[in-house]
Amino acid sequence: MTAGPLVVLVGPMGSGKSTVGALLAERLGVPYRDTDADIVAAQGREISDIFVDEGEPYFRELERQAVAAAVAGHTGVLALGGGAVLDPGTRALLAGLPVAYLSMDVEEAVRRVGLGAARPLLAVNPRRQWRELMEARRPLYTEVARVVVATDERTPEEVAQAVLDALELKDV
Ligand SMILES: Nc1ncnc2c1ncn2[C@@H]1O[C@H](COP(=O)(O)OP(=O)(O)OP(=O)(O)O)[C@@H](O)[C@H]1O
Ligand SMILES: O=C(O)C1=C[C@@H](O)[C@@H](O)[C@H](O)C1
Ligand SMILES: [Mg+2]
Repeated sequence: MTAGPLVVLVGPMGSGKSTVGALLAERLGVPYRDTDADIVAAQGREISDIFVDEGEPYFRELERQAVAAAVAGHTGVLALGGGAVLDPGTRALLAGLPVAYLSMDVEEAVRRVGLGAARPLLAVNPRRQWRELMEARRPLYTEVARVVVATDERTPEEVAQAVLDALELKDV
């Protein structure tokens, strides 16, 4: 058996990757890792600052490297940044891995992430930007996912359980 993440979570901003990822790690008794957090730690600045200072393509390259390092080096629960699947190399890397796509509809997204300045891609007109982002990304999340778990009207605990069931993983 090859070593690698036990679960990889993908999905849009606010779908609950960090919240559910931490719960899953606890349930499975393994470490949790988040590529957004890896980038912030390595860069010593927030993602919104990287977007403003260097632009999105620069961030995407940092993200590509962070995902490759985490997929190769982490055996626990791994959450990817919401846009990580935009990179074709990243999508190829995820092929065959236990990837769960956490989905949610637009109203739930606006309730959860609202107008938060920490999410630069939704800074202006979040509803419209959300729809546009999802039109481009839904096929990509679906392409890399082994399972799709809807998060609307579910608590984080219920989502974590649904991921375990869908991937046929047993907790400790
Ligand atoms: N199932 C849920 N039901 C209600 N609220 C939730 C649920 N999952 C997460 N949340 C809330 O939604 C917000 C976003 O969740 P979280 O930060 O885990 O998302 P994320 O996918 O990691 O986002 P990002 O891509 O920006 O890192 C948080 O306030 C969290 O408490
Ligand atoms: O969906 C996106 O493109 C992003 C999601 C976040 O996780 C961060 O990686 C960043 O804010 C970009
Ligand atoms: Mg997160």
